[in-house]
Amino acid sequence: MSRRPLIAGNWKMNGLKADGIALADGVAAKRRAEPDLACDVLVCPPFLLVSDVARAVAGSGLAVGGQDCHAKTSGAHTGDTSPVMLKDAGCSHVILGHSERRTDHGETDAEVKAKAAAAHAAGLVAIVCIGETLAQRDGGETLEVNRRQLKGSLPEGANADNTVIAYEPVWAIGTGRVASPEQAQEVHAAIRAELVKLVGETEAGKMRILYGGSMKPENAAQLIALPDVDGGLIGGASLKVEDFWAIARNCG
Ligand SMILES: O=C(CO)COP(=O)(O)O
Repeated sequence: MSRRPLIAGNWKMNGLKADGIALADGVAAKRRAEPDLACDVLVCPPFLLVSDVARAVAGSGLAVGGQDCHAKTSGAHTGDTSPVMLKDAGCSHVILGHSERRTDHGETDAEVKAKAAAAHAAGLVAIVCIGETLAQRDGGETLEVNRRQLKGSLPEGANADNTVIAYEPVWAIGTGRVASPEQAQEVHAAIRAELVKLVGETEAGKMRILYGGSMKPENAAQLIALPDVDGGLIGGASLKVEDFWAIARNCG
């Protein structure tokens, strides 16, 4: 089964307007210069920059995503952003259930599932994030934790067109400590096996599973080449045009 890799930049809460537009312009210029690139490329700016970034990359082939959304379309939810609003602002994707949201905002699997269903209803691709902590890995619970989060976070109707999974071991995020190829492949294969149960063999075979956690130009090729790794969700290295693009070029 050949799956087209996806390279997604999660800018997190970084950059002011001028920085975001410069970064978007830089990545869009790279994308325009390489129309035959072997992967899809997505940038996920902070909410306030989504519209500006969507304008900056229009027509370049780059996709734009949000970093979270509410499970409702509209209403009395102060400070929240609905999936319909993201779509309206130019997003095609939304990251959901990132470990930083699970930690900072106490998001549960059930909430992630509701958000993913809402994202699907709005026509967005949900990038559903899962991953174990260091304590869970040390406790030998890695596969069990990832299976449980996956099962709890995937809504009815999830398929390979509307859903991407991101495996992000919490201990590898922003730490410079990357999963070894063996560790990554073991978990990705377990996730795919669980997906067979949840969405059926055909969709599981087509669904992209990204690796995230200290992915850099130096380690990306090795990770992306693994049989069940279908690209990356990149934090720190997505904030530099050259680094992000070096990772995207590793997909060939
Ligand atoms: O959390 C991540 C992407 O969502 C990974 O972040 P880093 O690439 O900075 O480790």
